[in-house]
Amino acid sequence: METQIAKLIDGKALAEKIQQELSATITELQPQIGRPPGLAVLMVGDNPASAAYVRGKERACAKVGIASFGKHFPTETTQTELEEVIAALNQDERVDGILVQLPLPDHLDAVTLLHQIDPDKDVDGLHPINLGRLVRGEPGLRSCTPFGVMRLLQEYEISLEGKQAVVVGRSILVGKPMALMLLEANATITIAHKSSHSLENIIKNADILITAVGRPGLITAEMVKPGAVVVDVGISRVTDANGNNRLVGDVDFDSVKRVAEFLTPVPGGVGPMTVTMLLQNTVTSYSQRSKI
Ligand SMILES: NC(=O)c1ccc[n+]([C@@H]2O[C@H](COP(=O)([O-])OP(=O)(O)OC[C@H]3O[C@@H](n4cnc5c(N)ncnc54)[C@H](OP(=O)(O)O)[C@@H]3O)[C@@H](O)[C@H]2O)c1
Ligand SMILES: Nc1nc(=O)c2c([nH]1)NC[C@@H]1CN(c3ccc(C(=O)N[C@@H](CCC(=O)O)C(=O)O)cc3)CN21
Repeated sequence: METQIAKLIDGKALAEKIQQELSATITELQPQIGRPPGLAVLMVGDNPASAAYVRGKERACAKVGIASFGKHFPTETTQTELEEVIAALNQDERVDGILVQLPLPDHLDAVTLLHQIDPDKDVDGLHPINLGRLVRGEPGLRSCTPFGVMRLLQEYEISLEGKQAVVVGRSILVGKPMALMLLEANATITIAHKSSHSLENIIKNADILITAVGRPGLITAEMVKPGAVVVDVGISRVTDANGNNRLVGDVDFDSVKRVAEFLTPVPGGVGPMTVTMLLQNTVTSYSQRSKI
């Protein structure tokens, strides 16, 4: 095995730096606008992972000075009830951002709900208008996780121009917008998914590898091109040999760190940037809405 050890991409540190900047921006804008920015995170049911993420988002809001208008609904909440809540939040001048935490219970139709959100308040970047703007390369609110990955790559001065980038996963939340953002930055993109034959052959030429699957150990050192940049978006909770619960990504960290040039850890990599880009989008929406 080679002895090279990848440079770690520290998402936690960059997230803290950006949060401080956002906090300063809010302090500056608030006297002119007359109110703080507001974010409403809607969560339905009692999925413990979702509850933990929502708490993390609300904690981060409080830290930078964003008011939370979050609501937690019981599992049996109906589609109509949620549509009414979204309609009210769309009208509420104090609310700059609305996010529906996914996944939703099976009886609810997430796509229809996301379509109800005012695109100017769609801080998750999942409304068809914002996804369409991304496809066209127009300015708009961008999906938080891929936006956070792009910000990390920029911070570490990782050039994308003409590079081979492989994205594993094609969800509307991560994989597809990720690939479009890399394309916008002039990378040559390949998107792999469950039906892709021989993942190892697809990945082996990747200068930039982004995985967003949710399968621990999917990416091993043998699959990775030496010197590649590896960004691990996957998050799974596993119980280790000592019976402890911990979070792991899709990448076999201990082997891949000997092959890659740059690598994101889990936790402390992409996760904190997702939350920070949500705050960033909320502040962007706040300053844009107040100019109208
Ligand atoms: N760090 C963060 O901030 C953050 C944010 C969001 C999500 N996540 C994590 O990222 C992971 C993905 O999230 P998601 O919402 O995109 O999940 P998702 O909707 O379940 O999508 C998973 C994707 O992985 C593909 N896939 C599954 N098995 C595969 C395999 N063996 N080989 C290649 N592709 C495979 C699926 O392909 P098909 O389309 O063919 O089914 C699908 O496109 C999860 O672990 C999630 O917890 C992290
Ligand atoms: N509408 C919506 N938007 C999202 O961005 C979103 C969802 N739903 N549903 C769940 C996924 C998963 N997301 C996230 C967001 C933050 C972290 C995060 O902060 N991870 C930390 C560790 C947190 C912990 O210790 O529990 C990390 O360091 O990776 C992870 C996943 C965001 N996601």
